[in-house]
Amino acid sequence: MSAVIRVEGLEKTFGVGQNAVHAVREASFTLEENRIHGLLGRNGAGKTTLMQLLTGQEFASRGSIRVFGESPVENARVLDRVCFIKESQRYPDDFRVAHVLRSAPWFFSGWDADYAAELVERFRVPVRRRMKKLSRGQLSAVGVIVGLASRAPLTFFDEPYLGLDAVARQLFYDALLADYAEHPRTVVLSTHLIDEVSNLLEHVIVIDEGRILIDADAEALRGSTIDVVGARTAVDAFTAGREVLHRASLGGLATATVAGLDEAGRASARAAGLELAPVSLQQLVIRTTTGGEAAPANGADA
Ligand SMILES: Nc1ncnc2c1ncn2[C@@H]1O[C@H](COP(=O)(O)OP(=O)(O)OP(=O)(O)O)[C@@H](O)[C@H]1O
Repeated sequence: MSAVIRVEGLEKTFGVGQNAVHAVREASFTLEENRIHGLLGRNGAGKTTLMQLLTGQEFASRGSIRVFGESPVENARVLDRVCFIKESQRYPDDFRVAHVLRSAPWFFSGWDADYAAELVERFRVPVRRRMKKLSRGQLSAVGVIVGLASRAPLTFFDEPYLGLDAVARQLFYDALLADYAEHPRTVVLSTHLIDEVSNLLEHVIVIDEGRILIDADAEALRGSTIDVVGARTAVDAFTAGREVLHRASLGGLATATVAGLDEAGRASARAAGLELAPVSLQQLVIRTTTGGEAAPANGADA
């Protein structure tokens, strides 16, 4: 596998002095080709800024970004292979859905008009309607259709489904998986609906206050992060020297979320009378971004 995105020491600061906002701090990571990557984090964590940097829409304050081996800034060789679907997409005032679909091949050489027409039917998007008259969910559906039918080698979806109902969201997940299987490409999906997309994701980046907290294979994360529950003294003894993402205690009972627990580790926890419970990706993100007693490091990769 080769890397589509390489980021080294990336920083993005808006404003100066006391008003400075450090939207991205010391970010370094690589995203491999032909995988579905989840970019997860709380409001204001830096997800949109990171995507804007990766698509050349913002300049980095420091650090380097390589997309397909080159800087994305004003670089047609890179940007011709990139599709960025964002909530704030603006269209010319008189544009109808049909205009969006008709102009898409100008931007995306891999555009599949038949597939787009099929998705329009599935999402029940009114093609003759002006973009500015669309409902919130219909507007999101147009974005999702463009993102899927563009078949861009690198596709960013920045919270693509604001306003989409549960049926339409499921349609999106199903279409993404099916089309990705037939036309492998690199997808970066930012979302708050972590439980819903958890099974789609192959790699996970969690960002909080501009810092990358987790950069790990989704399967490894799912399998190796475990809640260890039991008497506080036993939990403390078991977790000593281990990477603990979060701790909670009530009276004599404690729960610790432990990363990188292999089979031997699990066996020794059970032998110490502790109970083990799997941690969902959503719980893991909540626990790493609300601060435990121990600072999280590079997730299950650590
Ligand atoms: N142009 C800007 N000028 C000043 N601050 C900005 C600008 N753009 C973003 N920020 C700030 O940078 C931080 C990261 O914002 P960003 O939009 O990247 O977050 P996000 O993770 O996408 O959030 P959300 O999930 O709420 O969309 C926030 O504190 C935001 O207020």
